[in-house]
Amino acid sequence: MTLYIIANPHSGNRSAKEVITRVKNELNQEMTVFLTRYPDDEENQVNDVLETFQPEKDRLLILGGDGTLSKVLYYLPADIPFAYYPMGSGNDFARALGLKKDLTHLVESTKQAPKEITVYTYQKGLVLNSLDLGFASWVINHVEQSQLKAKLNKYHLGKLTYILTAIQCLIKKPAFASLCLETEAGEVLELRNQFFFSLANNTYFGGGVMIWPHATAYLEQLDCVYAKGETLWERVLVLLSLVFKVHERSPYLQHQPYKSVTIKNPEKSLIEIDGEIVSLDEVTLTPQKRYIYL
Ligand SMILES: Nc1ncnc2c1ncn2[C@@H]1O[C@H](COP(=O)(O)OP(=O)(O)OP(=O)(O)O)[C@@H](O)[C@H]1O
Repeated sequence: MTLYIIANPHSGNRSAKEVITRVKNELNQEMTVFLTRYPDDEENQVNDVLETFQPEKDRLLILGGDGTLSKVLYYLPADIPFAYYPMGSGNDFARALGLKKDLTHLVESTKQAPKEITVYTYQKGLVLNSLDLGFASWVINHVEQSQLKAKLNKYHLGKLTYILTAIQCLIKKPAFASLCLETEAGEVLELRNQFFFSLANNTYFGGGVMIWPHATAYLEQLDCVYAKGETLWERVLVLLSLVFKVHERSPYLQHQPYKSVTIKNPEKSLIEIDGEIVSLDEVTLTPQKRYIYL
């Protein structure tokens, strides 16, 4: 068996090369390494892997953050199983699935049958964890545009930018989301002026903030969680419900499970998917089965 590794050397604290050296030295594993060289290089690396990869005997390991995993899976044929070693700054996908950061276990797991999970595809990529509108997308968009993150990153305080921006979002009149949600059954739900809106395929977003306790990629289900938050006090209570994990008891959070949905975004609210802003007027989320070694 040859272990094919696709790694993003820039993910998280940039230690992918050290992990690769450990696989080579500690596990004495025959391997071929493909490093992404710049943003959106995942397609090229997957194509290079596919030139020689033999699914019956070879195995694929992906090293990187949620962003790398999502992009690699988007280009990888869905029937090829993969192993994953989380190296990002948030690692929400690994946290939700309870993935161990144990290389010996990881390589051993590729000898067993993989487990089935569900991810969601849309027009431009994959949803691993969540699609968000309102509060979360506002925060991500402001952090992306601010100079503060780069400055704080120098002191390893990059995460503080998100907290400061979230407080700013709470106090300022935040950009509320209005959207139309069409379900697999043809049902239409019109939501106006929502402070918080999330479609969760997994439990967490934003580096460990719980969206919905039972949301999991082990089920073919999207958990739709939304809240109006009309007053500052209500918005504070919505966020405290998430932080203190009292989602199911909170009178402010609405919840509805769906199998597949289309989001129509008439007022062009910002859409954020797994931490990245996407500009689309309409997003159709379709379940797709994938196979992961655990
Ligand atoms: N060599 C590279 N240099 C810069 N960016 C890269 C490189 N290779 C891939 N990328 C881009 O990095 C992004 C993914 O980063 P990734 O999610 O792995 O790490 P992270 O942002 O540190 O983690 P997290 O998503 O958990 O915060 C993708 O947009 C990908 O295209």
